[in-house]
Amino acid sequence: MELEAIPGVGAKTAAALRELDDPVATVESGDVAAIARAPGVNEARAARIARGAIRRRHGDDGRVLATDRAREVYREAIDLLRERTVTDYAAKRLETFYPSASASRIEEAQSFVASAIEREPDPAVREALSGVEPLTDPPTVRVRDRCLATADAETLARAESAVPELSVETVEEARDVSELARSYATVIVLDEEFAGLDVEGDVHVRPNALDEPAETVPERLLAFFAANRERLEAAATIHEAANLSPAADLDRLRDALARLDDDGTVVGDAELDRLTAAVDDLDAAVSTAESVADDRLREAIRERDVTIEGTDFLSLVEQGARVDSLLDRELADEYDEAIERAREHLADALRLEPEEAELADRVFGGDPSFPVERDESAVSRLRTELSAARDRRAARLKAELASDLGDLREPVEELVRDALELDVELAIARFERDFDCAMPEVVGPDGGDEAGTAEAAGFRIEGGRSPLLDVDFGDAEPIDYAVSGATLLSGVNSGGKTSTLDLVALVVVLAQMGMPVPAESATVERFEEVHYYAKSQGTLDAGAFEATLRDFGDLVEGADGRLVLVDELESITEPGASAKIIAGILEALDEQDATAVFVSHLAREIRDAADFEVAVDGIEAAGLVDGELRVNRSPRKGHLARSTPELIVEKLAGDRDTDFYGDLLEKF
Ligand SMILES: Nc1ncnc2c1ncn2[C@@H]1O[C@H](COP(=O)(O)OP(=O)(O)OP(=O)(O)O)[C@@H](O)[C@H]1O
Repeated sequence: MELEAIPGVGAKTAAALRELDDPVATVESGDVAAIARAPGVNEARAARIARGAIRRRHGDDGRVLATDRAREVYREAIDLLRERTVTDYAAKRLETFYPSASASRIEEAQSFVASAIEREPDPAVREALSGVEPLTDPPTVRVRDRCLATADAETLARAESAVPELSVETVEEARDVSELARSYATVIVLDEEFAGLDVEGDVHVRPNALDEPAETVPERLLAFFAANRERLEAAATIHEAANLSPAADLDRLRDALARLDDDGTVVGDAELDRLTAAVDDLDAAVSTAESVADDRLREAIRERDVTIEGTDFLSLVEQGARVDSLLDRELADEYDEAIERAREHLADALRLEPEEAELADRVFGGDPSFPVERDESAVSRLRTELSAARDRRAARLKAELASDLGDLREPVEELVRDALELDVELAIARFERDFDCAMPEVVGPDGGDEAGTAEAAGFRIEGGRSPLLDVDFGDAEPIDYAVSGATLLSGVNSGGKTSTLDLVALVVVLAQMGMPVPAESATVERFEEVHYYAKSQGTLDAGAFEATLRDFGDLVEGADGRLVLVDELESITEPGASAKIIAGILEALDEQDATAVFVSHLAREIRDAADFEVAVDGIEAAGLVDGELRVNRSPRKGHLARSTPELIVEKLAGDRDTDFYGDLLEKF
């Protein structure tokens, strides 16, 4: 597939996506975090790209959300779902769900949702989810004790891009390699023709070194795991708490992570610790060993009476000879013992192995002196040996750990992705429970389902309760409402007409997203487009009125398969003209296979102005109780509800003993 074939992906975005490991598979996977790894693609954009890929797969190029208010209802639906996520990933991933007119897309989403709502939201999982995030690629680590070497310019370029962690050096002959071996602890030669090379130092000829980065630069893998430690541990905990089958062996993963320090070095190896401490403590230990010997000698000297022969004394005074020669002669045993103590101290303090101790012995024991003097070159030799042993040990441990982690590199991607996807599923499960949802039936636009069963087109909602109401969800009264064709919805002020339109829009949008809906049951037609017009704020000026009328002119053209919800269109102009306009629009919609609900206080006038039998439903007041309207929220089919003024006049006619109110009532 061409990336540019995805709706919304132009040449520039496609070029960015090509930077991903497997661009097509990644885009198709819907993994928003993985898509967002492409340079310059943020998560919101990644969600749009994923949505574009879904649309392309289902040949779904329609736009169901046709008006601002319809788009707002979708946003509100998405927000209700997103509020129930823990991770940013899940919040973005939910945006890949959109109301579709494609049967296959709706089915695909529904089957994801069906298994999601089986999940049991569990506080322990929720807690662990807060620690998981998409895996991150840490910045490149520079490794300075190793280099790559090649004689070929092309290989050099390839090496520089494949292994940015190491310097890549040009070599022409063995002598160059040998020179490099003096500057680097390890040299990896990439050219076959150097095979069999015999130079001093840690030199390897590995033509496939670029294909085996785990071996060439184990630091890369170690840095990756170190940077992602917490996310991986959280993902492991989530798998256990939610009983998911993990893509990676969790014991192995935990064991490997326990051996890894945050800076990518290996921890928990006693030998490496010993060597590291020996190098670090070397100077201090030599100084203490000197003091040990000095103390010992000082004590010995203090306890001895030394008789100096006159000639010795003379030579001391005349030639400035050092007292050391006397020391040698008079205190040879004590001196040897003191040196022995110093050596023992050094070997003990640095926990040296016998071979290392032999080297350490050379630090003391030159010409006798007081205070005792170390041999600097022996100290430096010992330091070089210990450092080399430490580095060899560290390199071996890194290579071993990297080879253990190498097998886990791909599975952990899946492990984390599964954990993040669980958050998506749990958000849907919570939504379903919080709003007492049911899975709706989405039927074909001809009123039949995919199997061809004839059923009324339009929508049918039973026990629908809107989470968009301004009252607590617990106080939302359930509504039953079904419409097929074009209808007017009349009703008392504040009876719940707007709220009913909101509920219908929300149920339809959620259903076409493949989501559960807040109702006991619902069947909705798979609408091609949802046109929802909110109540306009007051009368429009001539220009705006003309524009609105043009909108409706377009709307009634080819309205097949559309859902049209309109709230009090009459407020756009004077009542008489409004009634005629609404009647005309309804007429045009009725002639086509559109489903429409027009909320209006002018139902009677519209009906009178229409040339056909306009269906009218009504939200009725059961009556006025203590000045308050009691409303039956479910619209009554085929019923023109009485208006609030009519109810008040009726009340006055009953209460007062005058004909005025009775006459007034008759005018309704
Ligand atoms: N199903 C319901 N359950 C509980 N309360 C509701 C329900 N429907 C509406 N209400 C309450 O009634 C109020 C008015 O509802 P709404 O605005 O939908 O009425 P309306 O008929 O469109 O009013 P108007 O004629 O003034 O435009 C809402 O703000 C809400 O508090």
